[in-house]
Amino acid sequence: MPTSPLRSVADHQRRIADLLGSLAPTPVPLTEARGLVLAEPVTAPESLPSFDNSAMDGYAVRAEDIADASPDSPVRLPVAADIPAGSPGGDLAPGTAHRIMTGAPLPRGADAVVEVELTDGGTDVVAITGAREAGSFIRSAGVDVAAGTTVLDAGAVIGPAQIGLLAALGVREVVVRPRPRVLVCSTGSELTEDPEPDAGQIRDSNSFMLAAAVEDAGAVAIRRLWAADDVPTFLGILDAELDAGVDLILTSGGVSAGAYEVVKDALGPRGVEFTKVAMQPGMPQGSGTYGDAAVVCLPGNPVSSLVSFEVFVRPALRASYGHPRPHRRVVRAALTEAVTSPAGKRQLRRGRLDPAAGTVEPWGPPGSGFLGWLAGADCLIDLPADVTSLDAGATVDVWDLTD
Ligand SMILES: Nc1nc2c(c(=O)[nH]1)N[C@H]1C(S)=C(S)[C@@H](COP(=O)(O)OP(=O)(O)OC[C@H]3O[C@@H](n4cnc5c(N)ncnc54)[C@H](O)[C@@H]3O)O[C@H]1N2
Ligand code: MOO
Repeated sequence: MPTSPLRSVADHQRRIADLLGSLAPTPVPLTEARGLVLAEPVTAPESLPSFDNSAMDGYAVRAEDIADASPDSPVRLPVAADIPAGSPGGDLAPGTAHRIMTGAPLPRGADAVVEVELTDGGTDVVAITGAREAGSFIRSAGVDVAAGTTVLDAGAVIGPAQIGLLAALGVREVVVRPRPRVLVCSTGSELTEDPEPDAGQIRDSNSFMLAAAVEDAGAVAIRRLWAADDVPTFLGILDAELDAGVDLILTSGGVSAGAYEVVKDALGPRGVEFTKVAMQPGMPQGSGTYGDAAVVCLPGNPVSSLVSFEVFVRPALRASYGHPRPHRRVVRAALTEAVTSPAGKRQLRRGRLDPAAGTVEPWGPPGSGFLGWLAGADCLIDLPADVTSLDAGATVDVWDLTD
């Protein structure tokens, strides 16, 4: 069979990123925004705190009323009111104190809070044994966030702290690029979901693995197994999911040279192209569109499938919803042992990174069937296409899969 030149990894990365593109911004409830990226800045609709309040459990007073207080000569003030957190506050008359709890509104007329430790804790009359300056233990309205200021810029990743801030400000909806919806479909007539496979069958691992990877990339996964060769029924599944709204159809299996390949048979005649990329593992790849959805067809070997996902799909998914860091963090580390790599192919080899030592240990053989080794790895060692061997101690690029 004639062979055509292999496509570079960078070219195929660009193609997949272009196919997925950028999703249109849409409002989503705050409770569904974790990990997404703001498409518009958020302006504070009000100040934080929204009212002057106490930073301590103690007594609200006028600082001048307790200016002469000392342990030997405490100042005694009548306790005119009790202000638990959540109560509306009130007015403090000169020469009196209000017992106040942390977070409760400062009464008008008070300008300091004395912590309870500096008093006898009295409930009718309180003896205060030290002076406090005006402003002591008061959290003034707007000291944290002033109404009208930009609290989060467009492009900010929404994490727990951002969600906390938005909730405090009463913002219940944010405008983001939505999570891409991904149909993850394992194909292969040898595959089963039955925990007890028949002779010659194996359990499908890729749909579970890729669905997890999709979710981990911040997208939504719809997981399917298609174990038959029947093209019309396979297309029927895709059509139904397209109707339900899918941004990416992600298949695994059936992209190489086999005789019965439902993916190729169904999608090849419909414009999806099947190419070879200069990469190991993950050489055979498919890509294109079907209906309104992007299509990425990954090889079936589990290691090839997940490594291909890391290289092509994960960055494109993250870029599609505007993530500022679509790619994994890359660090430099020294190989603990010598490696070899096929000429003309970029090799992404599983490894174990020791950040403290600045070393990386190749983890398992380079072949694409070693799922056991894959599960023990925490990084990918990125060997350029022109490298065929490296000695122990050589420094390499390493993709940190934990970040
Ligand atoms: N004559 C050629 N044969 C192969 C070539 C080639 O260029 N010429 N490429 C090899 C490479 S490289 C790869 S990678 C694989 C890719 O094959 P397919 O994408 O067609 O995958 P399958 O044949 O369907 O499966 C390969 C292997 O992986 C197992 N598998 C598949 N799906 C799953 C799943 N969901 N869960 C668990 N395991 C799965 C399958 O049983 C096979 O063992 O092709 C080479 N061959
Ligand atoms: O390219 Mo295949 O993914 O090496 O086994």
